[in-house]
Amino acid sequence: MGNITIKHVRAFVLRGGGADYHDQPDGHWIDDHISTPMSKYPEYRQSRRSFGINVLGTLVVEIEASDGTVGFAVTTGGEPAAYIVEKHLARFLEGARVTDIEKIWDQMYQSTLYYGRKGLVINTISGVDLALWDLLGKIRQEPVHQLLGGAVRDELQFYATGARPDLAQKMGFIGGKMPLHHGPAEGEEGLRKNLEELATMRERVGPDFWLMLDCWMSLDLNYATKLAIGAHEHGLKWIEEALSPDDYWGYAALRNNVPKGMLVTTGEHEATRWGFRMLLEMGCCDIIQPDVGWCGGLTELVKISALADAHNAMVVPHGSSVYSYHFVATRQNSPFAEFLMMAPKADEVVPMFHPQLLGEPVPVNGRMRLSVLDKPGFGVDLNPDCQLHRPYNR
Ligand SMILES: C[C@H](O)[C@H](O)CC(=O)C(=O)O
Ligand SMILES: [Mg+2]
Repeated sequence: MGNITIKHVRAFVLRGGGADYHDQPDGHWIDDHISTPMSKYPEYRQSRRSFGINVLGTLVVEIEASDGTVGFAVTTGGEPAAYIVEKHLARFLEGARVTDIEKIWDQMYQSTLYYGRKGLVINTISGVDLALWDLLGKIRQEPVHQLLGGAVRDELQFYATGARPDLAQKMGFIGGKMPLHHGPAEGEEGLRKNLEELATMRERVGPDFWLMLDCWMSLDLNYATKLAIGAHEHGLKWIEEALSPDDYWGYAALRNNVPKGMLVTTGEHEATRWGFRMLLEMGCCDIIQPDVGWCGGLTELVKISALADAHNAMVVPHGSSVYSYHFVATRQNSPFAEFLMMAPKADEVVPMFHPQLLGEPVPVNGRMRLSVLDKPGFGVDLNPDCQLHRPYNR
């Protein structure tokens, strides 16, 4: 094992759903008048694709070892990420040992500091890091959750994100997180509509089912506070990503403002141990929600999670499909996981990164047995029916 080295790194671009789960055709709930930071411009209010949410597409990183084993991972980042992998990051991998994951992460991060730190560059580093874990698992013939130190539970339980928590309840999920549809630019009428939607859903699901609101960075502190106070009587469990990810001070204030018992969550657009340190030390939230494909990958998430544990915060990764499942299985402070409902009407369970992965597991009755994850690496293959494009073949 110590002698197996990395022979070749390749980066591809893929379109149509998958890791870039916002890249969906017309009529999908995920692009139906959802409140965003761009909603103040009426022309960009109805559709997130109109302002370019799906402009990047999926990045596929493939890493081939000297023994012929291939590991891979998908994340968002598309062509610019493929450029960074091929032209910049590949040099830190090719020739290195397949076990050099920690050193490679540090070299990727330090060498891109002058143009990186967050966003696209860290998405790209995450994709490379996840492909390295997949490769190591495949070489050792072990699932990634075992490489991480082993599972702490035999079964994962899920809440569902989508437009229909009432249907998610029937499918066995423990809760439902709805997108917020109206932002501050739609005034008091929009706020009333948001609360009416929540009240209607509460009526449908009864008093005990978890209901949450995902605000996708779109509110200001005053609006978020009014929404939280109004939502309390409808039993809102948490208010998610209410403010800009840069507004640590706003989150700290919001956490003070929300009614007792309501949780504040955020972090899907935060990255690295340093970004999460800000959220945790400033008391911004109760649950952090790193996306495994965006926060720095698994190597970084292990550190973020330890930091969260010491702050008594839960870590419930955003989306992330198999990359989340293998991680959540191994952490005491990750008691449940998110499942993004990617069926256009949120009325059935389909694999989160459909159609890009073969063998991608899904929850059954809102649960997933650990045994489903007992395959080498992350336990999935690339779907050969998906058209890979390699824009920067060195
Ligand atoms: C539904 C949200 O607007 C977004 O598309 C997904 C998300 O933020 C989440 O799953 O959390
Ligand atoms: Mg969210």
